[in-house]
Amino acid sequence: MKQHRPPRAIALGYFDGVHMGHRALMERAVQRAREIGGTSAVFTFDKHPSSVMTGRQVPLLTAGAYRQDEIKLLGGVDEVIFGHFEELRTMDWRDFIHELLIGRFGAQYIISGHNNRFGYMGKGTPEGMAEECKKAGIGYDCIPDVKIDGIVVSSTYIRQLISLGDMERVTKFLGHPYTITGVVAHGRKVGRTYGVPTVNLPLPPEMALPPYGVYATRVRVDDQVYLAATNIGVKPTFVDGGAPTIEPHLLDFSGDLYGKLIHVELHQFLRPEKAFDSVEELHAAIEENVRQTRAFFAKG
Ligand SMILES: Cc1cc2nc3c(=O)[nH]c(=O)nc-3n(C[C@H](O)[C@H](O)[C@H](O)COP(=O)(O)O)c2cc1C
Ligand SMILES: Nc1ncnc2c1ncn2[C@@H]1O[C@H](COP(=O)(O)OP(=O)(O)O)[C@@H](O)[C@H]1O
Repeated sequence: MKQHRPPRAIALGYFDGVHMGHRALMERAVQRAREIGGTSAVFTFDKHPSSVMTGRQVPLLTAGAYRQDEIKLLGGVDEVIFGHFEELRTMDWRDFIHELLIGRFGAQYIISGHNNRFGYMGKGTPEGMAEECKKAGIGYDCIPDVKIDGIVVSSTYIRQLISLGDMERVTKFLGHPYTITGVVAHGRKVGRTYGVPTVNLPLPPEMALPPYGVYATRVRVDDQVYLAATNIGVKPTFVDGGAPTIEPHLLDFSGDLYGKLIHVELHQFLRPEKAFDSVEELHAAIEENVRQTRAFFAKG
């Protein structure tokens, strides 16, 4: 067999959201890579498997454009390998292991969850994987479900929590706050006229959408972190319809952020979005939301 240098410890999965269960797999890949003197990697797909299989887009917890960065940052792995799901879904599961993972990517260790399925029609099981890896003389770890409060951590459960606006519980299950990333666009330049400039971000349409409303958030931009009171919605006080946006008002900040890549961490739902009768009432509500945001982060 051709020896790859360095060998890889490869964790398998889509890793949407990079939650606590995903992290258990990746931590194991990092540990195994260290043991074999190799590199740690994730093998994932370019498209969400159930979105392709069902023809319905699953709302995602990580925007497509930032998946590689998030997986590396949160999972701590050296590499992210993307396979084309449309091509691989027809591959026999044994070929997937021997030809692709071992032959092409030099897997010396494979790590998967206990309910993962592999290859054409999902015919490969962890039991089959264990047998094939043994035959090939490489290691295989099957990781049991991670549970929090007796509940199995899953992207599906976290999506439900997001749709309820239960961001504190989302943070607990993800292991990090739900984060929407994007490039600052120009808005209508109205915010600044009443002293509340906001950073306008279009909501990535593929992502899970929390309820319209105001959130206590933290915004990361360059190497700085700011507290922010953030509105998600369609601004019914001003606008009739239109695509939803996410708009943080950064506390204790003034400057120009147009064109910057920013990360908005949603920590707590404060109130639903509302059509106010006047700008004065909206302004008073925003001031209250700023106080609530400071109070949330002050309690740590
Ligand atoms: C903390 C916060 C809460 C807000 N709440 C609402 C709201 O409930 N209803 C609404 O119509 N607009 C709300 N807005 C205002 C709009 O989202 C937006 O900031 C304003 O229309 C200025 O738009 P511009 O950035 O396009 O100039 C809120 C803004 C902030 C910063
Ligand atoms: N504290 C702040 N929070 C958010 N944006 C700020 C802040 N201070 C200055 N800005 C800048 O002002 C812009 C927002 O002003 P605003 O009048 O709301 O215009 P727009 O409608 O284009 O968002 C932001 O994109 C950013 O460049």
